[in-house]
Amino acid sequence: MNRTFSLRRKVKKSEISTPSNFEHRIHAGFDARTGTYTGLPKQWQALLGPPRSISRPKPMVDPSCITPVDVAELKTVIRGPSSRYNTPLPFGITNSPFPSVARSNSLRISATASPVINVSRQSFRPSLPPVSQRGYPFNDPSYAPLPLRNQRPPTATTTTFGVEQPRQAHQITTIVAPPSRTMTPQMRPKTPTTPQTVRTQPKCGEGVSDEDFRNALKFVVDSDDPRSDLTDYKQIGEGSTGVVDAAFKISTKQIVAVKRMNLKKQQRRELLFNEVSILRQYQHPNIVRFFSSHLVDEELWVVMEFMEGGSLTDIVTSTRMTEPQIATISRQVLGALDFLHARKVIHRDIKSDSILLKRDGTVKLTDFGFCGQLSEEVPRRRSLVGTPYWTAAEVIAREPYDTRADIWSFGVMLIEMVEGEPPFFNDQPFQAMKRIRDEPESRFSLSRLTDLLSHCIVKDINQRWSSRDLLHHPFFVKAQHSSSIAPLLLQLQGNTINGNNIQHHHSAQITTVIQ
Ligand SMILES: Nc1ncnc2c1ncn2[C@@H]1O[C@H](COP(=O)(O)OP(=O)(O)OP(=O)(O)O)[C@@H](O)[C@H]1O
Repeated sequence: MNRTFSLRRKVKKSEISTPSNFEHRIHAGFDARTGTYTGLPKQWQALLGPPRSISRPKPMVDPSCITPVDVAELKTVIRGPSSRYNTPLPFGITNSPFPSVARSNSLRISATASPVINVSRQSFRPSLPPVSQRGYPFNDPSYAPLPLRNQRPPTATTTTFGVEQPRQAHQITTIVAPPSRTMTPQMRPKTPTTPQTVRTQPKCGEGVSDEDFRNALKFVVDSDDPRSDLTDYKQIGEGSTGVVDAAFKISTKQIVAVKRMNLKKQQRRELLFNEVSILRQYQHPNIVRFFSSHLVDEELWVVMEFMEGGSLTDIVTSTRMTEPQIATISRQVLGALDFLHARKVIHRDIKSDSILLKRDGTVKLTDFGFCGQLSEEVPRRRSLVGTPYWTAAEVIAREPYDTRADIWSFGVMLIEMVEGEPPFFNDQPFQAMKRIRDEPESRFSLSRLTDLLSHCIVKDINQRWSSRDLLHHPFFVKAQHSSSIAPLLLQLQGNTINGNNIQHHHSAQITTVIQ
């Protein structure tokens, strides 16, 4: 004891002086516009994670689905025949009872649209942007091809995403028909475009020229320049296809949302037709209202209703929702899905980000860029389209799918409303997709909403309920009037204004705009 004591006494205390000559090298701040901290050391930034707009998963489109394109004369563009399930589209019109997007993803203005005439059989492949420009997940080096079930990873014919299938297995048809008698005045191009402008044939192998593509789009957009009627732009969001601004529309004295999509920066630019056609054709109280669309320089502009309440993602990531709130919101989403599904449209990107709210609590579905149209001849689709964590197992497994794929994604969105994020969100997208495909659906079960979920997230699609059936599920007895959501939105905006939640810059910006 004495010895220990004497040893301790011998240790000399090192002296620490007070800091001197120190430099202040870091100036951290908060950028209210982007909702991010600035100037943080890398390590601190890593702890906070990337800004939400960057970190939110983006939808994907399998580029192997891009198929040879035929350009027809007289303003008709036809892309590829069809898959094993999609019998080759004759160069003519189908008997679909609904005005619709074409059998792949793009607009077919009307079932009785003018027939396709004088089709050029010259085929060529549209040029893909370099991998680095295709955006998430294509620029993610960890995003290796997902081997098909029971299939060894392919060696030779792989694409950046997935396995290159025999060309005929991924055919896509896009028809941009000239105006027909069935078109509404709004749908009709306001400036007549001469057939010659579209007749310009791109050289074989070069893909559809930018000019041809632009001319094709001209037929479905309004011809006037919206800029003379819009002012006070403020960017409120950014997605995989472009940016969204809030702007003041002078003629109607209202705030509108303007989605601006650069024609040259799209994963699959033919999907832009969806952005215009679906919103315009399918009006429903739970679908965001479309006002007009325009070609402005190299951009497609879609002017639509401004949803000042922000997205459902803002809610699920910042608060624990009650069951009545979940029921109130999801019943409205199901209303929109029921409407679309009755018209054989698959949304293919159902997730909290695609659900926007009005300040009064009304819930509306948006983001129609990835829709697929079914018809009697094409009752199911096969293209791999969706956002990884929300994508239905059969879509990932490359099996034929139909509107019930949206119901799976709807189930995942229910999980978001309970847990704040979809299952497997900590995994890389590729890994998550593998798990969705290969693991039993019981992995998705939750203590809350178990029964409702069991009818949505079920791999046997015959067991999966339709949106109409789901609307009759006893869970929806808890649903209230949409106005019951309004206080929740106010509370969230309050949080944002007080700076309590750095993620909800979107709502903060909206507040700025609407004042
Ligand atoms: N009508 C609107 N009113 C208010 N905000 C909107 C509106 N439309 C879109 N936004 C916001 O703009 C952002 C990007 O929009 P959107 O998701 O439509 O782009 P996108 O490119 O289609 O996205 P994604 O990557 O999901 O495909 C989102 O944060 C969304 O909440």
